[in-house]
Amino acid sequence: MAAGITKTGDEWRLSDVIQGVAIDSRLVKPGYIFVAIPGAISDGHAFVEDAINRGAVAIVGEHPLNLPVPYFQVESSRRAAAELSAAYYHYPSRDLVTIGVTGTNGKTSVVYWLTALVRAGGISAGMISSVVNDTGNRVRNSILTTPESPELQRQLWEMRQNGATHAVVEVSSHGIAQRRVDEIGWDLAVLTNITREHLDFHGTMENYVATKAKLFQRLPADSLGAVLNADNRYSDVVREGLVCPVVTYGLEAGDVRTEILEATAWGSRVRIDAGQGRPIEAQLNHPGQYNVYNLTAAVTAALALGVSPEVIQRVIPELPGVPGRMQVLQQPGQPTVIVDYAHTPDGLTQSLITVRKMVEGRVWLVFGARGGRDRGKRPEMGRVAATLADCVVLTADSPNDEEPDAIAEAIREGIDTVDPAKLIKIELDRARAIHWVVKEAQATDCVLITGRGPEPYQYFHGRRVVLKDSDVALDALGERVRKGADGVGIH
Ligand SMILES: CC(=O)N[C@H]1[C@@H](OP(=O)(O)OP(=O)(O)OC[C@H]2O[C@@H](n3ccc(=O)[nH]c3=O)[C@H](O)[C@@H]2O)O[C@H](CO)[C@@H](O)[C@@H]1O[C@H](C)C(=O)N[C@@H](C)C(=O)N[C@H](CCC(=O)O)C(=O)O
Repeated sequence: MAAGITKTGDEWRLSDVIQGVAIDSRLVKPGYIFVAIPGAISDGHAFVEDAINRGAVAIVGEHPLNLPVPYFQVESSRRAAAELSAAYYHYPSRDLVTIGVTGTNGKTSVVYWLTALVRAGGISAGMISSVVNDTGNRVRNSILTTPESPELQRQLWEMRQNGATHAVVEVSSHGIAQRRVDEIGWDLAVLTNITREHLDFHGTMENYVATKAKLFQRLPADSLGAVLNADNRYSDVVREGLVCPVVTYGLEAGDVRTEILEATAWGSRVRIDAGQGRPIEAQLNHPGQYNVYNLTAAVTAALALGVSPEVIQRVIPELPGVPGRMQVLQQPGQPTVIVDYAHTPDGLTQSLITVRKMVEGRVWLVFGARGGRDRGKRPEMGRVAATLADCVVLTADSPNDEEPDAIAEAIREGIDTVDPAKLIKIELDRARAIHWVVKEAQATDCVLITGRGPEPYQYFHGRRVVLKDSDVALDALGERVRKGADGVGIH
């Protein structure tokens, strides 16, 4: 035993001397273990001294080091961080039924809706999502979609302390690749869909799909199993070699099949047939076919968790909206403004198709693309915009370390291949762009603002600027309705 740590196989034992685990030296407090991770920008090993100065009592890393405190050299620091974090919090996932939800689009909605369904079924569940983390009696805004392993294990521990029996966790491909979720013994995993995304990080679609598939490969034969989207072509790849039970869902195929009985611009009446007894029939008050898929995924998972069809049917009409996902800002006699998170070619396609059905007039699209992310998707998003929107205004998303005009130029290339006339304006100041479009649009038009959803900040070379799309849009609508307006409602 050194510094209160022993390791047997993959299992670490930590004595009470250890006060926490950190992978960022700036978060180290006296009594912590610091795990040095070789990163893409900097190398955590360079911050070992900083960690020791802040009170780290042991260091874990991948390089040979000679240190004044106990040092554990491991093959993978990320794996060790997950193991140590789980050990520090006494392996909380072992006492929880853990449900991982992954996929390119729709993860957050499925996490929100599945949590609502299981809670309605009398199950005490915590939720980790890209918007908020809710551990039962405490809700915090999220920083990452899937937190780093020390934070993730802490949240699971807190859920258990709060009496939760289940945890619904949004799992990003970064979370899987960076081994943040390594020490969770999953009981159920759900795939929404896979389309192009994050190729800057994963390199190829093959790698991206293979990373997502890892979540499902970890499900043992006696787990509740995998819930896969039968209508998404990558589900077959994910399914290969699985030893766990598999349930599929879809609109065209699947063990659980949903039929849209009636679709309006604002929602769909659906019949969900799980092949057992009477089908569930209910009104989903969220627009678009993609939300019917999200619902079917959540319902299939809820059924696997034992929630009754009667409860599911009762709750569907009340399912909550996710902040910044198709958030409609409306005022009589003014253009409809919708804030959405769509940030992939497929997500943008779904949003535009849905919005098109909601309004009689033109669809204005205001968007950009995040810096430091998959560059290849930018012209593709330009093509989608020019194909499905009437008027496009390009602006900055969160450029990070890239130049916003260069990002806009890459999107413009895609627009030009379809119809250059659709590009009405490039205004890189996002607030100004939103104000301008809201002023120009007619009452029957829709202004769709995509890419950032509920995110509160833009980042410019490390500088943080406060900007929430819905706040700016409300301001802009307020300007239009100032004369005699009695407020703009959020739906
Ligand atoms: C692009 C990417 O994957 N970045 C992740 C990566 O960063 P990196 O390789 O650049 O790490 P680095 O900054 O070089 O630092 C290396 C190590 O030194 C540490 N450090 C750094 C500075 C210091 O003073 N002290 C210190 O100890 C860092 O904490 C880190 O452990 O490794 C870090 C440690 O694991 C992650 O925190 C970081 O996520 C950043 C914050 C991030 O923005 N990630 C995004 C892309 C992400 O994960 N997104 C997904 C969802 C995506 C989606 O669905 O759209 C998510 O789950 O949120």
